[in-house]
Order: sequence, then C-alpha cells, then structure tokens
Amino acid sequence: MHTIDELNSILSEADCLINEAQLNEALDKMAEQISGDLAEKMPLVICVMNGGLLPTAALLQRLQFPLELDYVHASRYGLETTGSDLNWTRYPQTEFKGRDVLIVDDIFDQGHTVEAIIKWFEANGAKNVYSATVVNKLHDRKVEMRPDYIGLDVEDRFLFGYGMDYQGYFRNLQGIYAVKGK
Ligand SMILES: O=P(O)(O)OC[C@H]1O[C@H](OP(=O)(O)OP(=O)(O)O)[C@H](O)[C@@H]1O
Ligand code: HPA
Repeated sequence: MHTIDELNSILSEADCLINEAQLNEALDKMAEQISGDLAEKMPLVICVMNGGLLPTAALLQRLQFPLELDYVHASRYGLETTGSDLNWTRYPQTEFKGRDVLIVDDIFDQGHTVEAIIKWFEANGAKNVYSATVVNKLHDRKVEMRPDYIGLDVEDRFLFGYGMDYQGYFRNLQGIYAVKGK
C-alpha cells in the first residue's frame, strides 16, 4: 500500500521523458499513417486493456473513418513470465474473421504481449493484423517483430504515465515519466 505522500514524491522526483506536446505530435503522425493504410478497410480496433485505454482513445479521436472498437485484456504473468504466456481475462466479442484488425497498446517493451495477441488474432481468422504502440523501449531483450506504428522510442527505464502504471497508479498522466534511478 502506498500513501498519497509516497506517490506524490515518486511523481515529483521522476524524470519526464515525453511531455504532452511530444505525445500529441507522435499520435498525430501515427494516426496519419494508420489512416493511410486502413481508412478504406473498415478495421476492428482492439484496445489492449488496461494500458491501451488512453492511447486507443487518443488515436480514435484522430481516425475519422469507419471502424469498430473492441477490447481484450491479456497480460503477462508476473515476473517469471517467459515467451508468450499471457493471462487472457477478456476475449474480443466482435466478429473479426476475414477482417483487418488494429491492436493498440501503450508500450512495446519485450514485445511478448503484442506478439502473442497478434498471433491469437491470426490463428483465429483475422485477415491482416496491424499493431500500434505509443512507445518502443530501447533494449536488446525483444521479440523479433516490431509494431507497424510506433510513436516514439524511449530509453530502457521503468516508465509510467499515459497508460503505463507505477504499481497500479499514474496511468492517467498526460506524459511519460521514468522512476528516479530506475
Ligand atoms: O512488451 P511487453 O514486455 O510484453 O510489455 C508490454 C505490456 O506490459 C504492459 O501490460 P501489463 O501486462 O502490465 O498489463 P496492464 O496493461 O494491465 O498494465 C503494457 O500495457 C503492455 O501490454
Ligand atoms: O516500463 C514499464 N512501465 C509500466 N508498465 C510496463 N509494462 C512493460 N514495461 C513497462
């Protein structure tokens, strides 16, 4: 359990790596690329909860063409997770067989989450599966694939804000922060 004072000091000591203006610029570019590729395809956009909530909303506001929205909740099991083991707590409810699907998440870190979700949609009949993440963390512990649309590269630190949580908190921030010393 954290106190409000502890949480406020985590935030006040953190480094802001990406501010709101930089986020907006990156999201504008992503939306432009996505619109170029998908505007005629009536895609199904999939928000990966919980981290994908803010990025999905921000992209949808910028995508002015016919699309449908659904969400999945699939997260990695704790620290011991290896490979693509995901704990699915919500599968999509919208028909996606034969359709173009766009997966939206906050971060491409090691990449197991996005990779496994893409594979699941492909294995279950999606036509083309695209993926978009606001940030890509720079390190060499990654899966081989990369998302089709990436907002910004970011250094290898523990991040929070704009979808990403620090022990459950701070997903709501309009910027991306790194915990002091981590
Ligand atoms: O690229 P990876 O190394 O797989 O990590 C990225 C994933 O980790 C976080 O989700 P998490 O499983 O913590 O669930 P959450 O979205 O509910 O925070 C984040 O939202 C991505 O989905
Ligand atoms: O750096 C991170 N912060 C929060 N959640 C995450 N999930 C993967 N990487 C991160």
